[in-house]
Amino acid sequence: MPGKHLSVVVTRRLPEVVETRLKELFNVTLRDDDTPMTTDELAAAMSEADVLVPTITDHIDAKLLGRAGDRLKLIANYGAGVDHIDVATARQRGIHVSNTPGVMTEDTADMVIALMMAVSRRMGEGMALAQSDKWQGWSPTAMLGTRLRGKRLGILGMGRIGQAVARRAAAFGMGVHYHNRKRLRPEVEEELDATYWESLDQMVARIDVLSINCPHTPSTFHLMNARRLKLMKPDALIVNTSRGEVIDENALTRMLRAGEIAGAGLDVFERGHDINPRLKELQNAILLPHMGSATVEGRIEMGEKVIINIKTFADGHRPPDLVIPAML
Ligand SMILES: O=CC(=O)O
Repeated sequence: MPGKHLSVVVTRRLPEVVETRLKELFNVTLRDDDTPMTTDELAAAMSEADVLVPTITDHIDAKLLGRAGDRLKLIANYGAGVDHIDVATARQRGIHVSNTPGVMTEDTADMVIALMMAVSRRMGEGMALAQSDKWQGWSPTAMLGTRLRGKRLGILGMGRIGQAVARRAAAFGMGVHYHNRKRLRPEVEEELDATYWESLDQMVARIDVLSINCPHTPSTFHLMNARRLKLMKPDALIVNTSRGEVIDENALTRMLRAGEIAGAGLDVFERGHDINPRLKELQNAILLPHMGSATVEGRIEMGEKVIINIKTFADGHRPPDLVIPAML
């Protein structure tokens, strides 16, 4: 499959340099506007293309994969998370799936820290006050937040992003704790000075800030359910830059309202951009529109990864970022 003859359909607008490079290399169909494709548009794309480049806004389930043509051989996702793609069914149908890990690690870790600081130092409330006419000037007792130094950070999911968060947290003088399916190698654990908790229940009960950094899979869905959220200290904070589905959003909203959890910094939500309206009303929740990896540099590097995956595949080799269903 030499590149130029490879028909590639991209479902969303990508940075201009990425689109230009795709055009140079492949017979590519780009999207005119930046709206997500409808199910029928996606199905049409999947029946015509050799390679589909989707993003998180495309839900590629078994039904849709059933409408794919015999030509479709690779779904080169623009993004790291692949929970919007039924990877196992794709595999059964002989369609490979690749993603773009690694290039968004540092940016997402930065966002974890930004949210942690924003919540602990009440930046949302502070900005609203400064922009209002109500601010009467400095006061020794107003807008008091919580110090991060000396606090315990619990990282749920110690992959690349979790480890990048751990490195940053150490610079803030926080103690790093983590829970992961697999314990880190001793030398990595030592380098990060991180304490492993086999029991997530025990970890969440002891930490001051929880950062969710695991992917969304059937086994992480609602990992932070009402029962587990209740184990957290009432003055604890929770930050989620991974996927909304890992937390029971309604339970979290109730607990934030009741002051049973002190604050939350959320970049992702359980139902995409359909955020629980009660969550939007809360002063102790900083909400962002899924922008953890949204840097100019990161988005270009994601495009480069997509191109490398397609090129390698077109040359008859295994794409470097092939997603194996068993990994999920
Ligand atoms: O959240 C963003 C991604 O998974 O790429």
